[in-house]
Amino acid sequence: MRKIPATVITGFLGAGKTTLVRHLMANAAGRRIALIINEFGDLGVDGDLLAACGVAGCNEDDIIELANGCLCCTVADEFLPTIQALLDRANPPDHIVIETSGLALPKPLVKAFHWPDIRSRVTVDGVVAVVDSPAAAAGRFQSTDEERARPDHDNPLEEVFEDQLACADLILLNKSDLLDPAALADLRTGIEARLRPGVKVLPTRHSAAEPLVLLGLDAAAEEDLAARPSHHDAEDGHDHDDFESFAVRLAEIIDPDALEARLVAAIAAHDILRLKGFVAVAGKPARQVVQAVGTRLERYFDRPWKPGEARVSNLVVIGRKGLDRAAIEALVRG
Ligand SMILES: Nc1nc2c(ncn2[C@@H]2O[C@H](COP(=O)(O)OP(=O)(O)OP(=O)(O)O)[C@@H](O)[C@H]2O)c(=O)[nH]1
Repeated sequence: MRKIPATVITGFLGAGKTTLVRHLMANAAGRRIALIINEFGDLGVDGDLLAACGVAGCNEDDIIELANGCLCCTVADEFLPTIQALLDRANPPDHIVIETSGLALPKPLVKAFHWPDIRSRVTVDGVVAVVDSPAAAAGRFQSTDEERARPDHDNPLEEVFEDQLACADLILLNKSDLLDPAALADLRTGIEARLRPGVKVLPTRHSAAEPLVLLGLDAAAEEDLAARPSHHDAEDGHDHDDFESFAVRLAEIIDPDALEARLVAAIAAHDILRLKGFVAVAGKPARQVVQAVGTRLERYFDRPWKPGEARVSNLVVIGRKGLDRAAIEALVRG
């Protein structure tokens, strides 16, 4: 029996994973793709965005959200039953795409494909790591020499980023539009030097890589775990005590430009890694999506509010542990 291929998409918060999934669905060329999505923070923004994206392949039945925590830590309880149910469907998908949360380590998930109940039916076709090129080039995932010299040195951003690269079969240097060619070439050289032989690196804009390249890597990654070292190899899982998230709920917003200015100020003042969600703008029939990665913020209207849907604004804030929630909320509320 042919094993169903599964692609694991990894990459730090805001790198462009959901953008990649949307691109894959829009260019599926008749291939039936089922999506499993897991995100940090309890609002489920990504699944909602994909369900509303209007792409024919993005069928709500084929989008499964695992909202509880982090996929890499809940494989046995959440992931395995989900994938089994997909495989047991009368009409199973041609391909499974798994978007992990930006803080997830890919290796424990890949390991799960070894479980006796599923290993004969599904294989990891490839692990694709999406890199936020401008953030990586700016050293966002690197400790300084001074930090490294400290005995208690521990940089969770660096560890997550390194684990994601070490597990990948293909790297997308995304957001290449935000870097000049020389900086992009430098980043590429630096990253290539850290990869296993044979791992390809592809610069992308808006994660627009050719689906024929992305799907069909034929890596059988679950058979090749030893070649994919992790900072957490000695542990059973890892906890996400290093990061935290909370949601800010607001009433309708009368002045979205002023809200944007407050959000950018809050992000800059509190080192917020990621902020995203939906805003109800007074007088507008559609909901507005807000996406911020660092202080770079994007807004657009995605779909009309549904009849009976509460017109409220909900924003998820994600950062390193120790965020000053009260101060951030005060800044956002203005
Ligand atoms: N300029 C630019 N922006 C991009 C590119 N790719 C994605 N973005 C933007 O980056 C933001 C985050 O993109 P997502 O696809 O949601 O990132 P993600 O990795 O799914 O984020 P999390 O699920 O929160 O980890 C959005 O505002 C995107 O429009 C790119 O190539 N260039």
